[in-house]
Amino acid sequence: MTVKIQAKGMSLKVPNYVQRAPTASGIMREILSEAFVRSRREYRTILDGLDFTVDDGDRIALLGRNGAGKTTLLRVLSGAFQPTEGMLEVQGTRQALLNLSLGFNNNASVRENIFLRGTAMGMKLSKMAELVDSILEFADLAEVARHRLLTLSSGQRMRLGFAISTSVQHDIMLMDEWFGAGDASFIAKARTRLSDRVDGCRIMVLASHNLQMIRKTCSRGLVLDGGRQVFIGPVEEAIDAYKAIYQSLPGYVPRYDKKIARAKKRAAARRKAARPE
Ligand SMILES: Nc1ncnc2c1ncn2[C@@H]1O[C@H](COP(=O)(O)OP(=O)(O)OP(=O)(O)O)[C@@H](O)[C@H]1O
Repeated sequence: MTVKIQAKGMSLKVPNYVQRAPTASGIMREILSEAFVRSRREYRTILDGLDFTVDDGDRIALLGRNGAGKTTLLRVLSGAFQPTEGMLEVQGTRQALLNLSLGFNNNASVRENIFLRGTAMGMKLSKMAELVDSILEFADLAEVARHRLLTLSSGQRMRLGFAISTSVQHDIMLMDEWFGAGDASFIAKARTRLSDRVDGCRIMVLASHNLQMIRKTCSRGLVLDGGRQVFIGPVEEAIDAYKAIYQSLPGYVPRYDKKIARAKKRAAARRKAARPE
């Protein structure tokens, strides 16, 4: 079966509620403005006319400044949000490592949550029944399988979410930064599992600011700015296009200049310290 992602003129607009500025001044008005002034609804375009194809075998990095739209695009690719305009076609099974607690219920047991989360991910109950023990073992939570989820620490929940999300191999992996949370013993096995899943998937989409990681793992890059597609192509060229965005911003100081400024400051401090009283 072919594995592919194709977007044509794809946009996402979302309703956004913005508080109006209070008409009268005064601290109580400012604090309680929501009670006096109704919010105004406006629509925001978060993704704007994206056109791209991701083919079988591609490892694609999403690059862009904060707020460029990378996480939103991953959510759209995962099926959590539907594009409001244009077309998106995703062929292949997909796994998003975005929100590891998605579909959890605090009042259900750890074991029940494995079924809840698995179903939310579109997996069959019979498949989950086969996997439940290995998931508990991987998350190191077998002993608390019948305890309610709310008794777990945030690290234990994260381990559970990761163990469920990565329990089966999918065709398409969607990731927001390379996973690196958890305690030392968990990180080591989580990294091994993640590398296996990434090696075994046919398309990976990774949103990251870590250029070293991107160079190591990705073959192509898609650069976004203000929700618009700025570049798509080989990863090195994508990194250049991303750097060009922030280098063109007012107030940008090249790293080299920063080094010189720091060296000058240190020299001035040394001169001051050496000066006789
Ligand atoms: N549900 C929402 N309603 C309104 N605006 C939203 C919503 N979700 C995201 N945004 C806005 O959309 C823009 C893109 O957000 P997104 O999280 O996709 O950016 P990003 O590129 O992943 O940023 P970062 O690098 O900081 O993680 C931001 O300006 C954000 O405020």
